[in-house]
Parts: sequence; structure tokens; C-alpha cells
Amino acid sequence: MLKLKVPATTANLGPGFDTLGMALELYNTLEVTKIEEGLEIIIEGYGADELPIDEKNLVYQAMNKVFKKTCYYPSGLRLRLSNQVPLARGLGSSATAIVAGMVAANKLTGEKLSTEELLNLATRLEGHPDNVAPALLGGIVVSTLQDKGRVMYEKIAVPELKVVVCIPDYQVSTTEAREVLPKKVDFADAIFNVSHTALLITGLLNQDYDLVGRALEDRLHQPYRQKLLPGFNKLVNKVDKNALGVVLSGSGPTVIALTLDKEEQIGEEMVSIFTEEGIEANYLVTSPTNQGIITY
Ligand SMILES: Nc1ncnc2c1ncn2[C@@H]1O[C@H](COP(=O)(O)OP(=O)(O)OP(=O)(O)O)[C@@H](O)[C@H]1O
Ligand SMILES: N[C@@H](CCO)C(=O)O
Repeated sequence: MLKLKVPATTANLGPGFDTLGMALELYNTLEVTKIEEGLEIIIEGYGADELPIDEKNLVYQAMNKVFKKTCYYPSGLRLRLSNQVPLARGLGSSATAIVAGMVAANKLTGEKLSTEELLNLATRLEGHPDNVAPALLGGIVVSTLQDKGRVMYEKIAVPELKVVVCIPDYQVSTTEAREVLPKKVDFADAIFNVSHTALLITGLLNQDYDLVGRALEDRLHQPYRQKLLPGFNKLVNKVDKNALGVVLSGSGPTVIALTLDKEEQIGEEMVSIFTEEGIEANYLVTSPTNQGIITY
């Protein structure tokens, strides 16, 4: 039996739209057992009542991509998914499913594919590299999709910060959150994000957390996604005073605050702002991690 533990990820980190992602100490696990025939899928935790338990399941679809590429066809499989990462909340749940499925399938084939090949394949299925890259590799990964579907990436160490993750009680699919984005953006806004992303990376590399906080601004996606998240502006303005910065996690609706301290106070404040908007939410405090997927 194979057992894998794969981290949740928070993408974008403000200005780094489709470019930055960070692994978090929050995990889904997958157990894979070879059986005589058929496919059995057992799901515990998030998605137990809503995810498919047949070939349509994203974990199996990801495995199948690897099987097809390597011409390996197992007689039968039992998959046990144990999900602590909520679905469609902006915490990279689809990336956990894709990366766990592909890494598990690759183990079964005798590791025929390299890490780079797995990353390229995972990015093709997910559509963008910013969640799958840190789920696979850990840390903060700066990545971009090149011609021919290859991912150019660089991993940097995570900061010694706490991440307060505030999760509203409703789903927003990435597809829906990408549909509200404009086809073209203002030149000045593009420059704003290029400069802020560069400053953010500089702050992270130099462990200059004041700079990290000041660089967490975005003009390419958050302004357009606010309509899917009542209270986001209020959150940024109020909570920013206690935290280094507040940003949408991936495509939302989860919002994260990066902070050096006062994490419980910040979490309670975030929940109360959502409550004022009539939205139920809960928070958890976690840390970034340099460790990507682990196979036992
Ligand atoms: N553990 C899982 N097993 C199988 N399928 C999953 C699992 N987690 C997520 N999925 C699939 O991925 C979909 C959610 O993907 P989506 O990209 O919309 O959100 P997300 O990955 O949680 O957020 P984001 O990409 O913004 O971080 C689910 O509706 C489901 O179809
Ligand atoms: N960069 C992606 C992350 C979500 O999957 C987005 O913001 O749409």
C-alpha cells in the first residue's frame, strides 16, 4: 500500500496572479492499494458527500494521465482519500487531488516520470502552475507556463510567519472566479503588479517582512473578484492594521492574513467582519511549509 500526504496551497499571494503559490501545513492524504479488479474509492472528510467515487474522480483522472503516458495499466485499485482541505475555497483542493494522484501513479509505474514531467502534466490538468507546483515541491514556488506546456519555476524558502486562514461557508469554483476577470487590463495596473511581485519576492528573500506586507497589493484580480466576496475591502482595511497584509487565497473565497503575531485576534476579527456581512466563516492558524508531497 502507498500512502501520500499532500499540502494545501495558497496561490497568487496578492500581486503574483497565476505566478506565486505557497504550501501550507494543512493536508489531504491518499492511500492506494492494488486490488484484483475494478476501482473502489472511499472518501473521508471534505467531499465525502459530493465527490464522485468512480472514474470521474479527479484523483483517478490524474492517475490515469500517468498510466496512459507510461503505458501502465493496473488490474484494480482501491483509493482512500482523507480530506482536510475544503473544496473550492481557494486552498488548492484540486491541486492536492491532481498532485497526489499523479505522484501515486508514478510510484506504481516504478517512477518512470521525472518531477519536471509530473509538474508539466499536473499543470496541464489544473490549467495553471501556481497551486500544483508548491503542492508537489513545497515552499513558495515562482512559476510560469512556457511554450510547449513546460513550466519554468524556482522554489524559495517560506517566511517564518503565521498564516491566518479565514474560510467563508460557501464555495466559489476557480472557473467562476476566472470568468469575472477582464480580457484586457490597464497598462498602469500591469506595471503595478509587476513591481509589487518583484518587491514581494525581494522582501521574502531578504526576510524583510515590512516590505512583504507593503508589497501584498494587487490590481489584476482582487478588485474584480470582490463581487464574489462581500466584505473583502472592509477586511483588508481593518485587519491590515494588525497583520502584515491580507489577500485573497487563490481564487477565493478564503482570505488569508500573513502575520508575525496576534493570530487569534486577527482570526476572530476576520470572522466578525464576515458575520457583519451575513456570511458564516471560520478561521484556522497555520504555517507555510517547505515540504511538498510526501510518500510513505
Ligand atoms: N480531494 C479531492 N478529490 C477529488 N476531487 C477533488 C478533490 N478536491 C477537489 N476536487 C475537485 O476540484 C474541484 C475544486 O477545484 P477548484 O479549482 O474550483 O477549487 P480549489 O482547487 O479548491 O481552489 P483554488 O484552485 O482557487 O485554490 C472540486 O469541486 C472537485 O471537483
Ligand atoms: N491563480 C489561480 C489560482 C486558483 O486556482 C486564480 O487565481 O485563478
